[in-house]
Parts: sequence; C-alpha cells; structure tokens
Amino acid sequence: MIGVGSMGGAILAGLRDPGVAIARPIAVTTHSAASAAQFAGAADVTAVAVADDAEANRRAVAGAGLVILAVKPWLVVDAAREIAEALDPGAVVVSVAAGVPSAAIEAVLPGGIAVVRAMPNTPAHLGRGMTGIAGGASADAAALALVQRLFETVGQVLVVPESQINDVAAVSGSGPAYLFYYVEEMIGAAERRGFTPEAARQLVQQTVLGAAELLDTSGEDAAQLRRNVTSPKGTTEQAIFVLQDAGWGELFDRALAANVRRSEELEGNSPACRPAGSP
Ligand SMILES: NC(=O)C1=CN([C@@H]2O[C@H](COP(=O)(O)OP(=O)(O)OC[C@H]3O[C@@H](n4cnc5c(N)ncnc54)[C@H](O)[C@@H]3O)[C@@H](O)[C@H]2O)C=CC1
Ligand SMILES: O=C(O)[C@@H]1CCC=N1
Repeated sequence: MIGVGSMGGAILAGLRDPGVAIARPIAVTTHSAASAAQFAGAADVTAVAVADDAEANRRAVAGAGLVILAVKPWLVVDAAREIAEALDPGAVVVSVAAGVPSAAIEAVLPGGIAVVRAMPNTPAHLGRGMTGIAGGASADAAALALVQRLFETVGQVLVVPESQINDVAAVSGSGPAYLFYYVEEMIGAAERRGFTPEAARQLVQQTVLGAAELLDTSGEDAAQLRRNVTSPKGTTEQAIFVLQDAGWGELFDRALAANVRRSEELEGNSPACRPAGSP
C-alpha cells in the first residue's frame, strides 16, 4: 500500500484484523518517517517512509500481487510512474483516488498490469466499509474479482462501470462526512435548546447509533422506520414538514452534483486542484 493516511489507514486497519485471510506482512509506505514509526515492531506490517528511503515505494511493490495506491489524487499518477518498472508482471494495481481515470494510470504502467479503481469509505476501519470498484480497460474478470475479494474483507462491495465511480464517491465515499456533519449540526441545535455540550452529544450520538442499528437489523427500510417514529398529527411530523419545506431532496441533489463536479475537475489533474502547501 502506497500512502497510509486517512483512507489507506482505514483499509489497513480493516486488513490487520486477524480474521482477515491475506498474506502478511503487508508492505506499506508513508511520506514521513513519523507515519512509518507508528508501525515499528509490528509483525504484520512493514512500513518504510519515502523520506528515509527514496526507493521505498519501488521496494514495497516488488513481489506484490496487489498494490493499493492511496495517496492524494494529484500524486497518484506520479506514484504509479515511480513504481512502474518495479511491479511484478502480473500485478494488479488498485487506485482509491477520486477523479483519476484508470486510463491515466494505465498510461504510465507497463502493458499487462491490470488497473482497478476503488472508491472505499473510512468505516472500512471497522470492517463496515462500502466500496465501489470499477475495472479499467486493462483489468480482466480475475483482476476485478481479486479486488472485490480484497475490499469484501473490510465491508461490502458494489461493482460499477467506471463512468459511475464519481457518483459512488459522491454517495458512499464522502457519505460518512455528511452523516458526521449532520451529527455536528444536531448537537449544535440541541445545545441551542439548552442542553450542555455533553448532554447534547449523548442525545445525538446514541440516537444516530441506535437508528443505524435499527436500519441494519430491523429488516425495514428507512422510509418505514421514519414512519414508525412519525405519529400522524404528532410532533415528529412537524419537524419533517420543516425539512421537506427546506428541500432536503433538492439539497442532496446539489451536494452530490458539486461532489461529482470536483471529481471531474480532478480528472483534469489540474495543478490548481493541489491545495497550497501540499506535496
Ligand atoms: N478520506 C476518505 O474518506 C477517502 C479518500 N479517498 C482517496 O484516498 C486517497 C488518499 O486520501 P486520504 O487518505 O484522505 O489522504 P491523506 O493525506 O490522509 O493520506 C495520503 C497519505 O499518502 C502519504 N504519501 C504522500 N506522498 C507519498 C509517497 N510519495 N509515497 C508514499 N506515501 C505518500 C501521505 O503522507 C499521507 O499519509 C485520495 O486519493 C482520496 O481521493 C477515497 C475514498 C474516501
Ligand atoms: O474528499 C475526497 O476527495 C475523498 C474522496 C471521497 C471521500 N474523500
């Protein structure tokens, strides 16, 4: 795994579960020595920082059947170019980057290397991830199946055409952030109704966790579970009316469209997409 930040770290945490049947140790690389140091002494992971060893990425992929590129989108093609000659001839390369087409990665790799795009999310950390995967032109069914098996070890997988991967990013890749934002805003609203921050947090978090568990285990869909809470002429109904009047459906359409637009901007690999100060 090249790059172990927020997303790579979540996938790695899921893969490190002893119940996951993969070859170990897992070779990972990081940018800084401090990031690599967190794995010092681990038996199941070998971590080397490119800051310490300029050859770290090339060394890490040598002999690997499966390589995950988990660096920022504007670094992915350079990372692929860097490891190109060190890859095993039959290697499968997975990119989790938003907005980087498989063709851009294939263009810098030797022929015969299969490229698969994956759009996971951070609950992979707990084995509860949702990942969309799409094979590039270079990926045959076996390569796609291998990547599917990989991400199934950290959650569920949906195979989509590459034309839909930006939409997967907008829905489930970024989705945890929308839910966390909802929690933040609900806590703020609860505080403004007079609860202490601690009480507001308890009320909101336990509600979200309990509701998610119901969604997972009750066998009922979200609309029915909502109806179960919403007594006709009761109190919930009044709040739902306010949310409907505010146009939640249309708001989500706009939010997802903005997310996809950003993926499309990243597809241009424009230097303008690189935040100031980032490598
Ligand atoms: N964070 C998320 O929820 C999701 C992120 N992604 C994708 O995952 C990728 C990584 O995103 P994050 O984990 O959020 O970013 P991040 O910045 O947390 O992690 C990237 C890591 O790559 C390391 N790195 C940078 N250059 C490197 C190099 N040359 N060699 C080895 N390691 C290097 C950095 O030190 C950093 O730890 C992005 O392409 C993003 O589009 C996809 C789905 C969800
Ligand atoms: O915000 C991002 O660019 C990444 C892609 C999907 C989730 N996080």
